[in-house]
Amino acid sequence: MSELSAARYGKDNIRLCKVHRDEGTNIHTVTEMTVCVLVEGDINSSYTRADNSVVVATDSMKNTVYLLAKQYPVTPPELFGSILASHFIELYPHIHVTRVKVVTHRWTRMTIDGEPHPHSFLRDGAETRNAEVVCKRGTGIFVKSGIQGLLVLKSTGSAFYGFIKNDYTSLGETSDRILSTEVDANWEWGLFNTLGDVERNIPLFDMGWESARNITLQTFAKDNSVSVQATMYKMANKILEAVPEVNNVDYSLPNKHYFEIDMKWHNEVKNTGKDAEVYAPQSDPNGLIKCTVSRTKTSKL
Ligand SMILES: O=c1[nH]c(=O)c2[nH]c(=O)[nH]c2[nH]1
Repeated sequence: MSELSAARYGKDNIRLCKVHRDEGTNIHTVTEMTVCVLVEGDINSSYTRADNSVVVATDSMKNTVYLLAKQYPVTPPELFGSILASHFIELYPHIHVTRVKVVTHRWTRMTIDGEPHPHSFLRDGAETRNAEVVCKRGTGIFVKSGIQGLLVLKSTGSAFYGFIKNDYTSLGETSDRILSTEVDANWEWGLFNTLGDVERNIPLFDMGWESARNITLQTFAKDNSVSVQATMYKMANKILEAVPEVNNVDYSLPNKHYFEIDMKWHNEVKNTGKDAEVYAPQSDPNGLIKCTVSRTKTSKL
């Protein structure tokens, strides 16, 4: 015997670009994104009884994303994700949950002859600003925001010592190393009851993103890091402090190792410790350090 214990489907990798043209100034703004929409609900018969009468075609989902992008603002991504997620719940009574992920790609305005250019942009890095929205009928809208692909490196101000040493240990202690990672950070907001609630809080989302990004960069640069673990914990706590509406922060940080190269075999060339200048960047394996830091609920009793 078997049963269908979970089912969701939708369209992934829906790419779109929206150009906003300010009529007064003729300044353009470009937003490019990749969207995933997944729905859940009374759809089991499409799997178990080949019943397509309950199926919203994924092609129609793609059309919906394009049309709603035309009709509504696409920024901040948390808002557009909420508009999309609510739409499917409202239009289709048998759909009870929608999961939308919006990944916004960077198009940063060019500076030309010292001036911001009205309609030319550059891709300054693979970093994305993301929003994951889950809309549940009768429950509300759950929003998680994030940054992915933000590649950073510091050439000092990072140490790693005091770790467990035994028969399996070959790593030496260091008081000064290169630290590099690709930031994957996410922060969860409290539940929004309705789309109207999300709309009333629009400024929060840009503020949250700016705080999270600034705190990540500032802490990375300024912290005298004793480990990735300790530094990321500081980052997460600072975001919780700065943005009271955020309940949880998680980080996933690869430790992108840069190995010193011993050159003493060649005429006693010194290239380790305080003499290190030429390093070998490692593509794999890499450390992978994760954490979630949650706001503890203070008892009202
Ligand atoms: O910051 C670090 N944390 C670790 O857990 C670890 N493990 C390791 O080999 N190097 C590092 N660096």
